[in-house]
Amino acid sequence: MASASATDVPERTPSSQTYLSTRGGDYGLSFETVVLKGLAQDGGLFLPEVVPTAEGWESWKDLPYAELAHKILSLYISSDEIPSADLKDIIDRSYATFRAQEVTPLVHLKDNLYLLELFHGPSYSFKDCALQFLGNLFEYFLVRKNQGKEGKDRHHLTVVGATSGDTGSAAIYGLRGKRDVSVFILHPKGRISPIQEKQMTTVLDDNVHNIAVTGTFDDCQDIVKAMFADPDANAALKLGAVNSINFARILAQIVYYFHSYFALAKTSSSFKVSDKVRMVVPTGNFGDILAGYFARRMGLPIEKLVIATNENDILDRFWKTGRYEKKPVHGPDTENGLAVDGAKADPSGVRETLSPAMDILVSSNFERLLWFLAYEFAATTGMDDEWTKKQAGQEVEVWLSDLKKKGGFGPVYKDVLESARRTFESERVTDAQTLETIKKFYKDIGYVLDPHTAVGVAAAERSIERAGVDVPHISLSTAHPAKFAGAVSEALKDAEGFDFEKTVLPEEFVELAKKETRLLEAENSWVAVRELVKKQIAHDLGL
Ligand SMILES: Cc1ncc(COP(=O)(O)O)c(C=O)c1O
Ligand SMILES: N[C@@H](CCOP(=O)(O)O)C(=O)O
Repeated sequence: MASASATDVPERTPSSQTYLSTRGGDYGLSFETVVLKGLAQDGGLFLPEVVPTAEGWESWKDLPYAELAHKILSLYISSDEIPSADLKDIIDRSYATFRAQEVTPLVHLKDNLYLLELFHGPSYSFKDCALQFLGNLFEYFLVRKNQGKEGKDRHHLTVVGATSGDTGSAAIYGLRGKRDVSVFILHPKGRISPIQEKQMTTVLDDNVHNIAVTGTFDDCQDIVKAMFADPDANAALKLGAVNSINFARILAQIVYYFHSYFALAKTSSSFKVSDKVRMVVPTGNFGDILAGYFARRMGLPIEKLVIATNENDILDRFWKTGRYEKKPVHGPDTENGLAVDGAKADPSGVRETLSPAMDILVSSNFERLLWFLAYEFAATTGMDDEWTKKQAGQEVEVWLSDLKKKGGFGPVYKDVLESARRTFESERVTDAQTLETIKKFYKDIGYVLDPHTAVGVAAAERSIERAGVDVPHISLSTAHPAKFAGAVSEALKDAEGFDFEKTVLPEEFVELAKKETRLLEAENSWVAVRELVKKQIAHDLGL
């Protein structure tokens, strides 16, 4: 296939190790280019040209987490780019910081319902599973690029990321103190939990900067995307992405789908490798569940991926109607900025819920799924692969441009929606149902769920009702409950013997309260943020 931009990988590289843009403007890119650029020049997201099949995956059953990660990641990263021993070293260092020996332990909740605990990394959310790796990957590429270079000749990466609370601290913990990289994390002012804010703002390393933006998470994400789309900002700052727009994030998250599947086979005598499972994922930006979609395409027997949204339910509405619209025509709409049922809502349509990290209106990774859906639809014409990929890029471009100009698109073709429904189901969980679920699991088994995890578990219980108790369900636990004291305390205030500080709070979080903080502020404007970042970089680099 012809390359529309730099083809910087050897001819013989398999196409699962070369990358394209979802909007059709880039082909044949190397993994390094994709990781360092983050977002394609045409505004699209990067995808491997082919999703590799995990040949012989059944034999990986007993591998420890890091070895399993090496097997999976090697399918997407050419050893010409990162020699196998170097990749192994990066992976080993990335998971050595986790508190749990299994890295992501699987816990039995009840009957055929299991919980995959993804919060045993340094910042206590699932983001560590990818961001420890991405931090080490950036460092590896920068050391190699900068060998023998001094001063202004060194490649200095300016990472700009948006967070609704968890990506920020995980990125900061993955990048703090690293040479040749500065990190700027934008969060919506006043809309993240106090612990999340402390986790980020108490990191005082010179290369770390937090910016509170007057707006929502979507505003922060739009600012980041606008900066990436700006040739001047890109040239002047050499921007890098830590959000799940960066494909390395998705890649690292594929591993725990395989790992939990094998853990289930080891735990449950009635479950054998090759049996089907359902995976339930609390969803906001669609990155985590997209990694599950990759695992499924690689051959892992996932019968269905269940999307669990909170009241910010754009995805749930898409699965129900085939329309992807920022503002619903019916349903949880707003009156004078307040939701009709009393919940706080922004005029933009974003609701403030008890699972704030999922208060996201536009899920950036949904674009990657749209590309696959468009590709499969175009493939039914029987045309060759080059034409099919081009067609998919054009379709995605039209959908995304309608989203930008009109606030939505759809309904999509019937076949496209049916294809989405064959792999995914979706559930919307209200705040009241989230609280009920936290209460119930504490009462029944003494387990404290964080509110995001509770959204997933509530959806899993509904899925079990549909699929039957014989189908095992793995529900992803995306954060430690201590990060969301407000919701957990509200749910368990009347629970006998419950004491947040004694039952839930890690010692580390108690220490956070005493630490000094540093925080910048910016209005909701990408130009204002760009100027702030430029000024700070000039200061940091002594320019
Ligand atoms: C705790 C928690 N759960 C779930 C999600 C949703 O994950 P994703 O954005 O990958 O869909 C997030 C944010 O991304 C989160 O921080
Ligand atoms: N919930 C996230 C939002 C950003 O998502 P990302 O996965 O694209 O980084 C957060 O906690 O920041």
